[in-house]
Amino acid sequence: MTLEIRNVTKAFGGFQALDGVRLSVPLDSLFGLIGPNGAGKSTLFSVISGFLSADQGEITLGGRRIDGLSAPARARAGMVRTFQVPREFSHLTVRENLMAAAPAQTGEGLFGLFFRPGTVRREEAAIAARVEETIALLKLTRVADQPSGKLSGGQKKLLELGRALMVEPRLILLDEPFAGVNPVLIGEIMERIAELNGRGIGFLVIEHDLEALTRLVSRMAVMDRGRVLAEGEPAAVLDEPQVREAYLGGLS
Ligand SMILES: Nc1ncnc2c1ncn2[C@@H]1O[C@H](COP(=O)(O)OP(=O)(O)OP(=O)(O)O)[C@@H](O)[C@H]1O
Repeated sequence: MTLEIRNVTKAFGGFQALDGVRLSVPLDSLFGLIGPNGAGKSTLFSVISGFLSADQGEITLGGRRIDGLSAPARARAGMVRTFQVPREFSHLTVRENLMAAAPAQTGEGLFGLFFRPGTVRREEAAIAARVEETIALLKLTRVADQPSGKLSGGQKKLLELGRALMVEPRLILLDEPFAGVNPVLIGEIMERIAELNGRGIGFLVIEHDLEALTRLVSRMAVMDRGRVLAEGEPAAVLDEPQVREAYLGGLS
């Protein structure tokens, strides 16, 4: 089972941010996505997850065409993204944020509330159980009742990961999970990701910290100027002359 991206293009005005991207990501893998600033990585995430629509191309998830679906529908299909800057509700607690991230349920419509109260109660109980499981899994118990605005940068990234887990995804797209996080918490986030991957959840990870990323992933793709330059095992990919050239030209 794979996420398949075929010939995807996206322009902003006259600027071609994605220029015929092709990529195949196994749904149970730990897969990195790197490239110089402005290469198109975040734009690709937005197009895959449905926050932006592609101009051309095709995206399938486990064989099912998803590029015509809304972002919530893609999340229900099993794929969800996080953002470089976490988007939690800072006035809500960690626990409340996780609750709020659960997908829309029967009870949210009047029909469900009046005609299927039993189903609504069961769904609420299932969400509450999932919230507690996620808190335990991410080791956020100590801060579960704190307003999330008070969390450290690394804890916010863990909460962002937790919010993604609430939709029971098959594949999570992580946008710079280590940016602004201290080295100890980077290690913890990596452990949590590896653990979740052991439970069958796949990750596609954008990250500029190449040292951490190459320890985490088994494959990676490199983007430059809206295209995928290379793809394969991290050490081999980083050794390719065109990748070195793109980085020398783009990254400090
Ligand atoms: N909404 C937008 N409108 C106009 N241009 C945009 C928009 N979003 C992105 N771009 C441009 O598209 C290009 C790719 O941006 P993108 O954020 O995808 O790159 P990136 O590889 O994620 O970079 P970084 O590593 O710096 O986050 C950049 O030149 C950016 O300025």
